[in-house]
Amino acid sequence: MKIGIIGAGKWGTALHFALLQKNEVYITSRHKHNLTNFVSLEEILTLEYLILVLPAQVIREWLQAHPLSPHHKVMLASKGIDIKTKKFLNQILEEYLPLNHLAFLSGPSFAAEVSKGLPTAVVVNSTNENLAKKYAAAFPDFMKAYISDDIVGAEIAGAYKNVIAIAGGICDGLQLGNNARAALLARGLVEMDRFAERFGAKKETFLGLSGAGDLFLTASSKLSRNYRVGLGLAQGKKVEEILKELGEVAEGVYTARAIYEIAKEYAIYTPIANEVYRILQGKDPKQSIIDLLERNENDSSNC
Ligand SMILES: NC(=O)C1=CN([C@@H]2O[C@H](COP(=O)(O)OP(=O)(O)OC[C@H]3O[C@@H](n4cnc5c(N)ncnc54)[C@H](OP(=O)(O)O)[C@@H]3O)[C@@H](O)[C@H]2O)C=CC1
Ligand SMILES: O=C(CO)COP(=O)(O)O
Repeated sequence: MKIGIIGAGKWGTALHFALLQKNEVYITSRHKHNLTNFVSLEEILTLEYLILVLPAQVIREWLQAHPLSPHHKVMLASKGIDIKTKKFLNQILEEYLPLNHLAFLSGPSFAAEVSKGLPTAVVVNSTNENLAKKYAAAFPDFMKAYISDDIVGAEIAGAYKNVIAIAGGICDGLQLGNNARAALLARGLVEMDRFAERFGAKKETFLGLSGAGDLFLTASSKLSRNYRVGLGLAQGKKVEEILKELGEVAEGVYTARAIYEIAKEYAIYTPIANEVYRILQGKDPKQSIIDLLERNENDSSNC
């Protein structure tokens, strides 16, 4: 299969390495990168099967500036929510391409480990089963690719887990212990699922790779940029300083705000995401822990 990757950041480069095992893969980016088959955007756009791997906040403007043609099929590999429009990334892509030309990648997949050929399992989500199978078949043997049609579930899970990962980093940075982290992740998963249910997601997506799988990975490892943002916040650093030190995208910083605003609009109970948002706005993390430990009548469900 011939594939064109747009975005040579950490994840785009890792996917390029992985997919090259079985396919003819081309890659492009804003800046020139020293990679096999690095070509111009014009050349990439002559291909039918594309993978878009840009930070979530630039997807909308990129699509506006670079119109795709009706023959393109796109698999989105980014994880986030557009904060300006408060739209999930699938909703944004659906404005530019027919739904049956779209697929969405989810699941536990640190770029650093994929780049070393270490095993993992991912999910290709699409309402077009043939398209999902086509992209899934392109993955190398060390990446087991499942397929699903729960696009909205995968998109929300991939975005939300980054916010809980920031909370995980705060929890460990404050040395609150293993019990606290397990409680946080379990309640985080219930919260993600409750939020997503409102938008028609399937529960099983949250029990599988896209939900629990990616959440447990990201919210407990220093390989995660979002977790490292949490560690920095626990040390009392300002978010601007942490992001500057990081030098890569930490989607949870923007997604926390999007979830806070969407949850308010739809009256969804999202206590952990709300506290992450408030900490990013300058609230003392220790006060957030005290507030989260207070009993609330909404907490009695799915405990
Ligand atoms: N890293 C990982 O382990 C994983 C990441 N993801 C998701 O993939 C997405 C990308 O992450 P990742 O690759 O790690 O991020 P990086 O920060 O490593 O790279 C993002 C790349 O996007 C390009 N870019 C940035 N701004 C613009 C813009 N305005 N227009 C065009 N291109 C731009 C840059 O390319 P250039 O250098 O050429 O300018 C940059 O290198 C995120 O949503 C992330 O959550 C998903 C799974 C795993
Ligand atoms: O989504 C990821 C792994 O599946 C990467 O997480 P971070 O962006 O927090 O590094």
